[in-house]
Amino acid sequence: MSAGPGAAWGVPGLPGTVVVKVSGKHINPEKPNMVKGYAEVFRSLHREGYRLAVVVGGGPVARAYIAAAREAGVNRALQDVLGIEAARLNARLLAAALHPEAYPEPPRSIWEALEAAATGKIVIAGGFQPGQSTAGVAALLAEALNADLLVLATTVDGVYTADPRRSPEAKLIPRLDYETLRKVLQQSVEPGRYELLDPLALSIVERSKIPVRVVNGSDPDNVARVVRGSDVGSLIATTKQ
Ligand SMILES: Nc1ncnc2c1ncn2[C@@H]1O[C@H](COP(=O)(O)OP(=O)(O)O)[C@@H](O)[C@H]1O
Ligand SMILES: O=c1ccn([C@@H]2O[C@H](COP(=O)(O)OP(=O)(O)O)[C@@H](O)[C@H]2O)c(=O)[nH]1
Repeated sequence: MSAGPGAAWGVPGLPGTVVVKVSGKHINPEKPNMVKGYAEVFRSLHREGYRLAVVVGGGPVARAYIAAAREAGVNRALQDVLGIEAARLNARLLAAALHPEAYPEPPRSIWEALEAAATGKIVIAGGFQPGQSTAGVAALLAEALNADLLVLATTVDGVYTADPRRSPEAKLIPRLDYETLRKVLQQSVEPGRYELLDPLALSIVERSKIPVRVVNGSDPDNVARVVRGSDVGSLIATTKQ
């Protein structure tokens, strides 16, 4: 059995419990090959003994519904609800590709997620409630499951000194603490525009000192690499570790 994520920081034993949030830009109906690639990664990690919970974002479909709702004068809470359902549908797509190893029903709450995790199957969630993003769902799941690692498979190579899409001079930060993370994120709470970690996700990972890896999710193997202990992307952890 592999050493697991803890080995990367001197925590013996494992494989452990890992929560992975995959951007909805990578798992959605327009990208069947990515759905297949992620299903293969999660299937092999599960067979290696890792306890896995996956959260899938809403991606382009969520943003299409949110934009339409905004144009139609719908309030932000209900815009978020549409994004939640889009994320849940993406989660169902991945669960179908992982059948029968995945729990068939995406949980709507932490309690439902714990019940699903108790079956030993891979739990796959979408959104939970308005005012947060799927990164918030992933952080809450990581805390509730005492996860050893939270992986954010996103659209950039890691955490930068500023938004790399807006600041070409932004530099990748391979290792940072929670305080630095708070400084370099915008912390938007606009439906469809929560970025990387929303305020809820940030506060949860900080209060429970959950190690977070931010990797580029355009290659599903990056997730397998960091779960097995490789140093890819950015690591967010307390400096004391
Ligand atoms: N300091 C930062 N480091 C990296 N990305 C950042 C930072 N600040 C803002 N971002 C933005 O956050 C985006 C990732 O968040 P988001 O679009 O919500 O991704 P996801 O689809 O994984 O949820 C990046 O594409 C980047 O433009
Ligand atoms: O628990 C949740 C999860 C998602 N969302 C909404 O659904 C959208 C899509 O989720 P997210 O932005 O996390 O997806 P991704 O950025 O991965 O496409 C978010 O922007 C929110 O508007 C929400 O309100 N609550």
